[in-house]
Amino acid sequence: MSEKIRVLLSEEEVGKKIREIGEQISKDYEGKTVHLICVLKGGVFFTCELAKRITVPVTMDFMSVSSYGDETSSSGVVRIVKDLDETIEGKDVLVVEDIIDSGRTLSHLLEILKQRKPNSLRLCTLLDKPERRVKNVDVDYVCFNIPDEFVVGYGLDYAQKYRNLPYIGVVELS
Ligand SMILES: O=P(O)(O)OC[C@H]1O[C@H](OP(=O)(O)OP(=O)(O)O)[C@H](O)[C@@H]1O
Ligand code: HPA
Ligand SMILES: [Mg+2]
Repeated sequence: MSEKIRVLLSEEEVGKKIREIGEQISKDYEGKTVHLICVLKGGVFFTCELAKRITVPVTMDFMSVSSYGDETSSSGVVRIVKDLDETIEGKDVLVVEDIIDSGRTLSHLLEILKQRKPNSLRLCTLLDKPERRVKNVDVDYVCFNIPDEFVVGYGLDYAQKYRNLPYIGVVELS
């Protein structure tokens, strides 16, 4: 089986929207330092591009999580594969993700982070697939709502490939 990639959001569209969201975040966090938490691996490209568009002081940390349990009865529990290096207590935390799909990863991750007493905790995602939601997640900043299609690029993978595409594409199997 081979796969083709159809462009859903071009590099220009994605870049423009990230600049806009970066401006909005800079306004909302005026006078503060925003502590970005990148959710590895998917969030890495978006986090880097977004960080460059934020004009208030930025600090960054990285976390890696993995879902476990079998596909049909996923409990939504996520295991921390790599934890943050620094405490988030008292910080203005902005979690940065590539996509919210079922919502399982982020609903669980946000619960974990809340317990660590940040001053504020918000979520920014490049893509949101609201049709697929199983767990409710409050998302503060969304670049694009997309239909229920499997997407790659800008950090998103298909079998670990295509993360490096500079645009968002839909995988078409043939
Ligand atoms: O809303 P959900 O249904 O939980 O899906 C979204 C999560 O799934 C993907 O990560 P994945 O666990 O595949 O790991 P990766 O980021 O390393 O690719 C994506 O990057 C999100 O983190
Ligand atoms: O559409 C997607 N593409 C890649 N990874 C994902 N993880 C959840 N949804 C997706
Ligand atoms: Mg991920």
